[in-house]
Amino acid sequence: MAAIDVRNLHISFPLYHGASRSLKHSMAEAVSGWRSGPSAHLARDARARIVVNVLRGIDFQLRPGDRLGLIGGNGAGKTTLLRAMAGIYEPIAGRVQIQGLLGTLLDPNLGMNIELTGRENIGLRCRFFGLARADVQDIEHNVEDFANLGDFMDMPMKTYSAGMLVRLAFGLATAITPQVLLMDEWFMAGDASFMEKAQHRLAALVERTEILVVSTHQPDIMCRWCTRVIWLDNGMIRMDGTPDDVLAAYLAA
Ligand SMILES: Nc1ncnc2c1ncn2[C@@H]1O[C@H](COP(=O)(O)OP(=O)(O)OP(=O)(O)O)[C@@H](O)[C@H]1O
Repeated sequence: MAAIDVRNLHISFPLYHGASRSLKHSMAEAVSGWRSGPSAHLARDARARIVVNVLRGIDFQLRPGDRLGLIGGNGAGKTTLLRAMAGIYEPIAGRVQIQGLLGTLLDPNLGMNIELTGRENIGLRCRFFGLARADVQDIEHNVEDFANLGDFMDMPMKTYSAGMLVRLAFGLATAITPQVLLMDEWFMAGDASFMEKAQHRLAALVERTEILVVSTHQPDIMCRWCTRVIWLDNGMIRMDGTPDDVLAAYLAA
């Protein structure tokens, strides 16, 4: 049975920069009077580096049937939370536990080897999911039909345009049904002809998956798909409730 357990999650990034010396000095000035530690947005870590505390004490649990929407202004921490749940970022405190086969629609390059062809990447992903040979062939045909890349299916992915990359990544991610699906909203913002083709496929995938977590700025998607919404504000949960309640408060703020 799929489950997600996020407990007291803290994610920080050390600030590195091309001009890190001067940046460091100016940031050091900025934070010198601030509280240090995970409750401050800018702080110093144990090695005296300046860090941005992007997520601070996030807590929630999800069970099969839950469809969670993440909403919040730019820089609130939605993408960081999705990436931490996908295991891309390591928490500095707290934990993320996911039970069940995990699928992501976060970044078209994620899990792809651009030196390999589209077809080879499909094979790799299927092996990662432990699929039988017969299923791999079905998935290969399914993705080939959807992505419509012609001869490019057998060309290294580094030769693909951005649009071609998205078509292959989207086709592949929606061809295999995970138990837990993490999705960032830019996957729903392709050009009109792509979206028309993609929407039905995406809706069917969302229907099949046991738990969905989606980040979006679009209230209509929240209302259509989600059973619960978390409003993130400056790396913390400002409100957690039904889509109607949270959206009303968010839009009124
Ligand atoms: N690798 C990084 N290093 C330093 N800061 C980062 C890094 N990644 C994200 N941040 C910062 O973390 C904060 C949250 O970013 P995040 O992308 O998670 O926000 P978001 O809610 O998804 O925003 P948006 O709606 O604009 O996509 C921002 O202030 C961002 O600048």
